[in-house]
Amino acid sequence: MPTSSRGDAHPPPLAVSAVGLRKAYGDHTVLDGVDLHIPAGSVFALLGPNGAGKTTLVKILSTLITADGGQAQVAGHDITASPDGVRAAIGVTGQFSAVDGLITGEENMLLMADLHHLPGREGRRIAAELLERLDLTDAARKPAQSYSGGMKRRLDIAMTLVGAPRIIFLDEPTTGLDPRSRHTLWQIIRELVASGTTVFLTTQYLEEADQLADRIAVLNDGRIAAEGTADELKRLIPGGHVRLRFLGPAAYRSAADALGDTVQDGEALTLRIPSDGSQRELHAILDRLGTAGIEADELTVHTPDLDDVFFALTGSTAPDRSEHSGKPHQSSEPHQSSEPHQSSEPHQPKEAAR
Ligand SMILES: Nc1ncnc2c1ncn2[C@@H]1O[C@H](COP(=O)(O)OP(=O)(O)OP(=O)(O)O)[C@@H](O)[C@H]1O
Repeated sequence: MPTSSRGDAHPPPLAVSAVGLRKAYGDHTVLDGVDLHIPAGSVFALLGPNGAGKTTLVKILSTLITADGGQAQVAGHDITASPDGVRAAIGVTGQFSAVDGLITGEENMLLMADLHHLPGREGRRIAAELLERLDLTDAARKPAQSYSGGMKRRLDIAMTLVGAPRIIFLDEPTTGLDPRSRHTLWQIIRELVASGTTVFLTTQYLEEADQLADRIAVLNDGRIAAEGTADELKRLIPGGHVRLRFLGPAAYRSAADALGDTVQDGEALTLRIPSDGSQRELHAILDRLGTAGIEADELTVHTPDLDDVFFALTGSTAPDRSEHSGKPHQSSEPHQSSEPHQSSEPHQPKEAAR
């Protein structure tokens, strides 16, 4: 479900546009020609395996580091020619929080107001408003080090909002948070976008991108492997699969022989058969099992989702979502053969997420 809803005849201006961004560390090319076009007032989610270069891209766009090549404009300012213009228009919360744990949440906010040269009274008003908006009023006078992970993340965002940024970069904002805190942050992000802010989000959680983002890009091998709405990306992946689980190894092996082209997991005694999940295909599978005199203990139909897109585009292997729903991607099964990525080089399975 995208966060912003727009039916305007005129496309909104671009909050971020980038062409051919490149960055290497020594002989390690991290970004190899990245193009981006992010409309103002939308949520853009950048997905990619560990080490794909998501944080590097955020750092370049927020002018914390420079690109080796390419061009980008953020809030209408060129990142090379006008980094101060970019910085004045954006807020960034990274994986490493700006929160000072030794002082209170309120003091952190007032410090931020000082940094933005807000007059004392104005600074106190804005700090109080944002603490209220992010549900931190009760904890405002407590040292930030006593906050939970979710509260610290909310304080970090509140501090970022002191400067009223038009564009906010959230680098893995919900990593390590429990589901309740994650949902609270999603709600905050939706409210931000409803008030006109553009959100550029990196995430390890595909469900997060699915829930929040108007557009999603998958970064892999230094390039944007695919970009579009969640539905557009899901349409890139052909079909889904049927998963069959068997009670014993004998039935499992006979079924593997009878069905032919399957992805096998001998430990879990499961077989995955590429399928569109239609009644006709289910009948065909069951007929073949029936003919061989085998009964499956469990049959589940799986239609493509954002996880499949991610695994297909990044060459990672797919997890068994019956047990890992909504978790960061982790490998557990061999991957199906259909891969729409354009690179001619074989993709190695990437390291599992944290
Ligand atoms: N300052 C640096 N010096 C050398 N290599 C770096 C530096 N910063 C990042 N890298 C390398 O660049 C690559 C991309 O790192 P980056 O942090 O941008 O990836 P990421 O997609 O954000 O990963 P994660 O999901 O794990 O946060 C990694 O291989 C990383 O080791």
